[in-house]
Amino acid sequence: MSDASTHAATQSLSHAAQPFSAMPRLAIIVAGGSGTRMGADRPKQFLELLGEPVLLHTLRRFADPAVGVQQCVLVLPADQFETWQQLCDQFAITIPHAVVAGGESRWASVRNGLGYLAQEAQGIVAVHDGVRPLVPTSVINNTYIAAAEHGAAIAAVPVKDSVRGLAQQGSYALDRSRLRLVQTPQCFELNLLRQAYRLPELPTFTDDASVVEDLHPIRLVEGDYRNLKITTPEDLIIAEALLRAFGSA
Ligand SMILES: Nc1ccn([C@@H]2O[C@H](COP(=O)(O)OP(=O)(O)OP(=O)(O)O)[C@@H](O)[C@H]2O)c(=O)n1
Ligand SMILES: C[C@](O)(CO)[C@H](O)COP(=O)(O)O
Repeated sequence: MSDASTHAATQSLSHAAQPFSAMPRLAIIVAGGSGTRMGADRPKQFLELLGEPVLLHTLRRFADPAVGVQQCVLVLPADQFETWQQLCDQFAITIPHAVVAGGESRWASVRNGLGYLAQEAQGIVAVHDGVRPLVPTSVINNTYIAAAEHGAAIAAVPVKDSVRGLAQQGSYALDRSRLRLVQTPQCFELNLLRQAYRLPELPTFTDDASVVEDLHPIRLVEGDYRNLKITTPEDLIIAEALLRAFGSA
């Protein structure tokens, strides 16, 4: 990180010293993907979990008054607006949110979501995968609070399994105590996230922390093993079991 970019990031974060309660909370829920690994007849965010779309479960978590989000932007594939409108009618979804068209990659979808937020908007913005419907309210709150204090904070959990790296020939053991599995929400001071998303996309960007980290250190917040990302068919079964057992945590 160059001194100039550090300085710019620090300057843009000057108001982050306010108490977290004074920082408006914004959310971008990215659901612009097509769900190729799920292999279903529609994008996985529209599949049902206990009779309701995955995306409705996720939206509800962010609409919880205990979280206090002021503005929620939902990013959808451009060709799925009508599907979502039908689901809103069918499930009588009244949670206020704006709908924005996604892009070719998660990065492009987040950038489009950010572009929707007014230039004069300020506060802490959470980016959350639409396909993480089980995120506990406490994880959302703790990530917002940490970002208000530190500028950038993401949820992550320790690795439970042994892990090996691949070498040209064979493989080698990795020290799992030094690894974390990254989740969402990933929360940032809004101007910092905007600054990061003005830079060109790199193939190494797999989440928002990887986009921001050259500009600003990332604080890790304790995530939750229930906060799984629905990616392949067995995840739906696990998510339903977790929902039955824990409801909205
Ligand atoms: N162009 C994209 C790609 C992904 N996402 C969102 O980013 C989150 C995490 O992505 P992933 O699980 O990879 O979703 P898909 O891209 O839909 O799945 P796959 O990679 O299996 O096609 C999801 O909520 C997904 O909808 C997005 O908004 N825009
Ligand atoms: C953002 C994320 O959910 C953190 O684990 C993940 O990186 C998304 O990855 P994917 O490649 O889009 O599945």
